[in-house]
Amino acid sequence: STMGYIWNTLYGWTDTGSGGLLPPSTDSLTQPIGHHVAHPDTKRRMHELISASGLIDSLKQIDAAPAAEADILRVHDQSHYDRILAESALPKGGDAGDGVSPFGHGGHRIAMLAAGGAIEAVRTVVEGQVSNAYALINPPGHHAERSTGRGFCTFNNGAVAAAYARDVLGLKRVAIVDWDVHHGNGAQDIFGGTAEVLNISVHQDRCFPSDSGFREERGHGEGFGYTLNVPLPPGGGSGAYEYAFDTVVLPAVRAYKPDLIIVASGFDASIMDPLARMMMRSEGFRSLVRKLVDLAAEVSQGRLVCLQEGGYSPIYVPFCGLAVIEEMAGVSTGTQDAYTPILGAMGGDKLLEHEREAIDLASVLVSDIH
Ligand SMILES: O=C(CCC1CCCC1)NO
Ligand SMILES: [Zn+2]
Repeated sequence: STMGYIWNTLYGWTDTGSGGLLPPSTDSLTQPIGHHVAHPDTKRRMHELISASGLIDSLKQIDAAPAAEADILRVHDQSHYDRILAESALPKGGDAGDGVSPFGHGGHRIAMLAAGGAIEAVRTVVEGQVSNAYALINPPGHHAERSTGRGFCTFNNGAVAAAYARDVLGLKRVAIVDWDVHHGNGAQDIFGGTAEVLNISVHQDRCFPSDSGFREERGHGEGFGYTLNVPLPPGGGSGAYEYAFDTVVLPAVRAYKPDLIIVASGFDASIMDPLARMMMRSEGFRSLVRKLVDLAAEVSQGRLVCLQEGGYSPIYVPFCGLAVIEEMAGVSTGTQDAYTPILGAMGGDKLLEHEREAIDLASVLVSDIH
């Protein structure tokens, strides 16, 4: 049946301030600039390509509804929720929690709509209204921990959706596959003690947060073995990612047999991204989601939900997103990634020995998943 798609105009209205990454300062001589790396235009442009390519006509558009406070409190402390609500009421807004994640006045409303979009995507897939879904939500969520936001993330949209699937939709097991280039520390913090969520993160080693995402971090108590980190050396492209998926991610999810697969779908592993040093292109992301579509058909009745996370190249994120959504919908619009001839010449597609070695060290972790 038809694939679900979520976008909302307000996702394009987040206020990331006048800094580029850090706020402007005459002390540190960090100049103001038109667009912060996390400016919402990048994700709005992705939505525009989904529309202009005609792909949107093959999708069932799902309306995002704001999450309820109770939905957030399944995975976040009351104190975190209350602080975001309070700072959102300030004239200039506030910060998600780490001092480099600004949001504007009313940012709480957009963050609730992002979490609510994740919930709606999961609900419509689990209820069988759509075959699978892509929620182009903003602000992102995968760095947000139980008691704080981090890395541009206010509430952990993926964790909110996974907890909703378990507690409200009655699912027993949810797998989160995080291919955002940065470590999915949020789900690790929130679900590290339970086996009811398998949390897998494939990320550039020590990129962000620089002190987490190591193979040794495996969860605790009943959750031991159900956090799986696959750190990759910088410079990896489709060769490294496809090998990581074939030898670690797919076997782990196959062993876990989840009722639902949620993807933390960031495109900042792309060769054009300013916030990491990997070399993925749109075809590489297409190949990864192809693997997950086939895996979902095998283990989770096709239930697969992608939630937008990072991705900071306004030029290239749209083409990565188009490739992923085309593949999930089983639709080809005939749109070629115009950048492939140029970017494809730069390398990254070949699996290198040091990448293979790093990934082989993680594949042994799969044996503890039952
Ligand atoms: O895309 C992101 C944000 C990473 C940045 C947060 C501050 C510096 C790096 N996380 O997935
Ligand atoms: Zn990221």
